[in-house]
Amino acid sequence: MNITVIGTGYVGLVSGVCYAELGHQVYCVDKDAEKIELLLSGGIPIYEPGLGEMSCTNMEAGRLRFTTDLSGAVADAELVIIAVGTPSLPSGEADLRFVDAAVREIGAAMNGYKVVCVKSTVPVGTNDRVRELLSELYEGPFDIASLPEFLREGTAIRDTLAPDRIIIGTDSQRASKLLSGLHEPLNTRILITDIRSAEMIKYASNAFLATKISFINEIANICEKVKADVTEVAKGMGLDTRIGPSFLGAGIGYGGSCFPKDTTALIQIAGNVHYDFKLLKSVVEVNKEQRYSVISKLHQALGSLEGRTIALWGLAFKPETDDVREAPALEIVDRLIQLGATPKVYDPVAMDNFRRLRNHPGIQWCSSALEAAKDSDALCLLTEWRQFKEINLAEVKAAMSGTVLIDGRNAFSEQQVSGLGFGYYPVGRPSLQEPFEIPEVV
Ligand SMILES: NC(=O)c1ccc[n+]([C@@H]2O[C@H](COP(=O)([O-])OP(=O)(O)OC[C@H]3O[C@@H](n4cnc5c(N)ncnc54)[C@H](O)[C@@H]3O)[C@@H](O)[C@H]2O)c1
Ligand SMILES: O=c1ccn([C@@H]2O[C@H](COP(=O)(O)OP(=O)(O)O[C@H]3O[C@H](CO)[C@@H](O)[C@H](O)[C@H]3O)[C@@H](O)[C@H]2O)c(=O)[nH]1
Repeated sequence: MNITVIGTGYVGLVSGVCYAELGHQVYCVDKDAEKIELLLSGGIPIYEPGLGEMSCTNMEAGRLRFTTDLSGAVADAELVIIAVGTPSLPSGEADLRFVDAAVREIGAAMNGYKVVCVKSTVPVGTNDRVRELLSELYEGPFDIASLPEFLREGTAIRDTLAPDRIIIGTDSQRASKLLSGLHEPLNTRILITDIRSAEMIKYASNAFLATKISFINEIANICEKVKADVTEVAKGMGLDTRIGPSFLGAGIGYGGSCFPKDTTALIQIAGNVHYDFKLLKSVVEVNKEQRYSVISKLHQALGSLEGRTIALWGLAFKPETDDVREAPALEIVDRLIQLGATPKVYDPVAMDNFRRLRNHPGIQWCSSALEAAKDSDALCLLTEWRQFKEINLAEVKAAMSGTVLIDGRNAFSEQQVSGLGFGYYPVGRPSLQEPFEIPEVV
């Protein structure tokens, strides 16, 4: 099948590469000429394990092409997939500017029957708007479909080629047949539903996962007070098949380009029909506060943070990605600077992206985890990269001037840290207070 994907971000690029991997002829289009140039030269604009190799193999096989020429790419296609960004407006609502612009360009390039589907996460009713816009620009036949995406950054290829399910929202048998056929080789459950339900499934899924995270974070906060261990609690809860073990990892809360944006968008979608989504509002509020638990623990351990040097391990919103959008590290760094501390930061892949958002002279940029830890009063783990989990903590402790280890992701076991002289503060688990003195600020 000839497929054109509009937008080569995390979703468009991964989808395009994976459809090519399945044997289709794919055009990936982006208006960002630099991105396209990089892709054509065999480079990859994002860090996503396995994506670079798969992209090159498919380009060499002649199945995958990159272009800025949307109209040429659309003219050739049977299926056009919109995967442009839908960022938040200040109100929290999804900004559909990029979707509208892409649809206008597609409309102008239509030259025969095509299925146009929206993979971007869009509010309920957006596909109707796409249909309207397209009909204004093109009089011939076409069908539209909602094809929400559920991939996670860091495991995007696996999630795309082995998804839990494919959701297809359409009112056209022809589109339904084409899209089911496209996804059949993935050997997964395919739910064909109406367009509005498909649009809602995406928001409801993200909102539910975010709810699980905020729920377990509140349980963790209570565990700290009643001296229970949230990892044991989550394990015990997860054994109930009705609950399941996933997304019960307590920590410093969710970040990324999806949960924060999609939860606030759903609150707005509800608000627009005069429904007050109280539960989701609390989920968002709990998440906002949770990242500052790192700061409270630093205060608890060190008192004032003025003049302190605080090492931060991990800037990406999760491991295996360079994405720092809505990463908890952003607000933690801001607060530390506000409080007069010096953050010493290190991330294996997200340093450049973080620097683009926070190029503050008060930040010390380090080239290794050990360099960040060196001479710091406290060390905070914010992203559970494997290299942090496997590091020699005795060596880390020896390099630090202080003894405080805040584990914002429960990445270490008590066994790993005990006996090293750390004051160890995990999330929702008993902290380990080995005898230590609070160092003087120099
Ligand atoms: N990032 C994820 O993990 C993820 C997962 C599932 C769903 N989504 C949803 O998918 C959508 C895309 O997300 P993303 O993270 O890939 O976005 P992104 O910002 O990484 O990429 C969007 C790309 O679209 C390009 N673009 C915008 N307008 C264009 C146009 N008119 N023509 C050609 N290219 C254009 C931009 O230049 C950019 O490269 C969003 O709605 C998001 O909510 C994202
Ligand atoms: O038990 C958990 C699981 C995740 N997180 C945090 O939640 C955020 C999101 O993690 P994850 O869902 O793994 O990554 P995303 O790439 O943001 O993927 C989510 O958002 C995408 C965009 O909509 C969806 O496609 C995916 O299905 C959905 O999982 C990260 O900050 C994680 O640290 C936790 O704190 N505890």
